[in-house]
Amino acid sequence: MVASLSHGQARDRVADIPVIDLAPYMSGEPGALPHAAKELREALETIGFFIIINHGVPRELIAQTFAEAKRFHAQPMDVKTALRMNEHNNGYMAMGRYAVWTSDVNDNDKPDLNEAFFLRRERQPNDPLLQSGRLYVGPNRWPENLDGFRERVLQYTDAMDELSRQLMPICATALDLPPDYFDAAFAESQFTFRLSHYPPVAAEVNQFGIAPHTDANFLTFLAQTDVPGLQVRMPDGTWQDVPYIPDSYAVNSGDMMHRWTNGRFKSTPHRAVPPVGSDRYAIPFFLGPHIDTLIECLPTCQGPGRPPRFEPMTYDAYLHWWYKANYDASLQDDLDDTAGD
Ligand SMILES: O=C(O)CCC(=O)C(=O)O
Ligand SMILES: [Fe+2]
Repeated sequence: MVASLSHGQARDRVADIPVIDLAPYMSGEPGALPHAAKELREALETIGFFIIINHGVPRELIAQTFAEAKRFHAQPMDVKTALRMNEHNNGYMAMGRYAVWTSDVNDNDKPDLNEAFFLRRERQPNDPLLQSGRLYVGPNRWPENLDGFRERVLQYTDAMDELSRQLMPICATALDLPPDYFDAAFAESQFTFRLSHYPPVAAEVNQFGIAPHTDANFLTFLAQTDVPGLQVRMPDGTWQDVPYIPDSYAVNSGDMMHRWTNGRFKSTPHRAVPPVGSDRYAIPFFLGPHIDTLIECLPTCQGPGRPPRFEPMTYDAYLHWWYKANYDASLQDDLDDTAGD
């Protein structure tokens, strides 16, 4: 479905998913920050998903990134499996081995029908976190034979990291916090970037392109294409296709946002169904705070009769639990042997 928005006629919802036009905020219009914050608060308190338009990420850069996703997955299987995920979950994830098994949303008992390439913030060799050897900080795994892949992908993650920083004052204001409240936590964000390929294959019963799940991180940015697949569980329990608006992002809040806000902002279940008749590519950017950030009930999300519901926990501790339970890289240790099967 194509929901086109003619110039000057931006609708504020499509198919019950709020649309936030960032143009006034991005151009610094007076009053734009509290206005966008109110829209974001309403969206995350009710649906947990919204769509942003006029976000400033160039359409050519988004198209170029999809082209790189396609180029990566078009490589021979033995080249991809040689880049299989390391212990930081960076690298290639083969199809048919993983799903979010810990999901409360659905009894995910079949592996997902997508293959993906993962990376995180690219760190210089002398980066203290990289040198610490801690899990999930890197290093990334890069294909050596795909000319320009690394540079182009990093151009995109840089743009997304910048967009994330621009949106932090909106998130803070939405929670009645000072606009710079989240700035320190996101100055060196912990993000994951995923280049997914969903082939048009038949799913078994209770099998999906990606099974119903919530995201572990803070906010996820999903650049939209005209190949449908992404579905959101609406408050009434029905699954709704995310409508396609050209040049938009679907944005959802994840488990970290949910815990930090004492459950005030949702971490909404979503899933993707396999495409029909053509391949589908997705390039979700999963934004999280610095891994040492303590996720502890925000001051404006607690009060008399509203005690903190979740134990304080670092983002790092949450990631350890989540990855081990859902995307344990050792599940691919045999991949070299099966390459080309
Ligand atoms: O393919 C999509 O549109 C959504 C993917 C997703 O939810 C995820 O990778 O966490
Ligand atoms: Fe997701």
